[in-house]
Amino acid sequence: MALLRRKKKVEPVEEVVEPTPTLPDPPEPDARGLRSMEAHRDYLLGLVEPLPPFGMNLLDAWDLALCEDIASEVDLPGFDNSQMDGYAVRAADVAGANQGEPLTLPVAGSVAAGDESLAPLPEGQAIKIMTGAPIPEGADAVVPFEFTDRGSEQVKVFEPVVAGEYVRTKGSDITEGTVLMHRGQRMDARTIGLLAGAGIDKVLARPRPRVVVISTGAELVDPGRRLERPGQIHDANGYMIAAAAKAEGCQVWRVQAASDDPEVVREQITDQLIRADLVITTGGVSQGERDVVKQVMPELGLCDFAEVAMQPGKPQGFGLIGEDKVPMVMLPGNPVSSYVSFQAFVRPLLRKLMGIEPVNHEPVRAIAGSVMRSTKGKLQFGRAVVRDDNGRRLVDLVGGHSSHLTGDLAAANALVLLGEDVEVVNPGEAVMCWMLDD
Ligand SMILES: Nc1nc2c(c(=O)[nH]1)N[C@H]1C(S)=C(S)[C@@H](COP(=O)(O)OP(=O)(O)OC[C@H]3O[C@@H](n4cnc5c(N)ncnc54)[C@H](O)[C@@H]3O)O[C@H]1N2
Ligand code: MOO
Repeated sequence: MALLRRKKKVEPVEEVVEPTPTLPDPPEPDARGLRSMEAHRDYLLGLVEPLPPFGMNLLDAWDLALCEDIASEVDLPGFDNSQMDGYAVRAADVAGANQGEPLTLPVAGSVAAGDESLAPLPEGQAIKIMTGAPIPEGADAVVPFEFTDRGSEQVKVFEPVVAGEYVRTKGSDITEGTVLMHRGQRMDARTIGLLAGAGIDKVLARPRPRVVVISTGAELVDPGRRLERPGQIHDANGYMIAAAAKAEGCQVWRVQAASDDPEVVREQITDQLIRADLVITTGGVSQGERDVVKQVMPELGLCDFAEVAMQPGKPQGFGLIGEDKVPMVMLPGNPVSSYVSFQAFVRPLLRKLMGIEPVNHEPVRAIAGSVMRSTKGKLQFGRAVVRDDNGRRLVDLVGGHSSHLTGDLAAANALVLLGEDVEVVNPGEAVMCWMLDD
């Protein structure tokens, strides 16, 4: 039984090594180790997908991007109706009327908006009619009350009308089959009114992103609370970034992680993932020994930390966090830096999530009203005021470039983009600006 004694052949088990998940390769930094603003923005945009659309109530879709073409299934108006309060007539019956020799017609009845159409208009008679009421069969014009004696049994008509006058015909506003809204279009009050008028109560739209804003830093105290020890400050960023996200149409929660303890921050961030389409943190992404966000996040997900050739906003972080790979943008803590970074990176991401084009700010051209200075080698975002000067767009910087100057930021309505090569801009020269329209 040699066969039985034969040694069982052990098949070598090939060990399957799961590749460690990583983010796609980030853009190459320049010789200084810095990334351009555009390269960083485009890299982040490549890491998020638009939120899936769902059918929602018309009013809830206000300001959201539509994900379908919507054609009208009805004519608007749906029936010929009166444009005026007056009398429905056959134009031919009142053709000879004038102030000196009014024509008298018997009044066969009365019809108001919401009434079903009356019996047909008898020859040589009039029917009292209110604005919006259906034009009775046989009538082809309306004589407004002002051209009559407003009689009830019979009416004196002082002015002629031509056929079709003061009649709003079926389909004169919208005809059945007309595309009322196109895919990608954003719902506003006027388009919501149009769809409602056409009887549509639900649309397919991308939802408002659910955004959690977490400000980090042991020094932070909520506004309205007393600063209890030296070194504490009120949390400006949490409110500012939450408001900026609201202005973009997001549903926003604000959370404060006022601790430098990695355990605490880790837990506070993890707790938020469940309800977020995007998490935004501020603070803790620079070189400091207590820059806890930078320390903790790589344990929770796939992260990218970079230095961007811009000022303010140099240190930047991004992650796909937790099992669900929730996108997280980690903004620098200096208030102006966090706001400028929001405009440069978060706003485009939110617009991509919402399916709104264009995702990036569209720079507008303005003329420098006064001298502007910048540091060579970095894209400088100067806080500025753009104003109209006899049809010319003039722009002046507000204050300095330091990223703690919240007073100047609040006074600004634009950011001036001073490119990496720019050291000075003289009055009268053109610059490009991002308008801050929230
Ligand atoms: N050695 C270096 N230090 C710093 C560098 C660097 O390259 N090397 N970069 C500087 C730049 S640029 C920036 S921007 C900041 C960013 O630092 P962090 O993201 O780590 O932010 P924090 O250190 O937490 O805070 C910076 C600053 O902002 C204040 N802050 C933070 N959060 C809030 C808030 N919610 N409301 C109001 N103010 C806030 C905080 O108290 C600090 O003063 O790093 C530079 N350092
Ligand atoms: O980048 Mo920091 O934002 O220069 O202050």
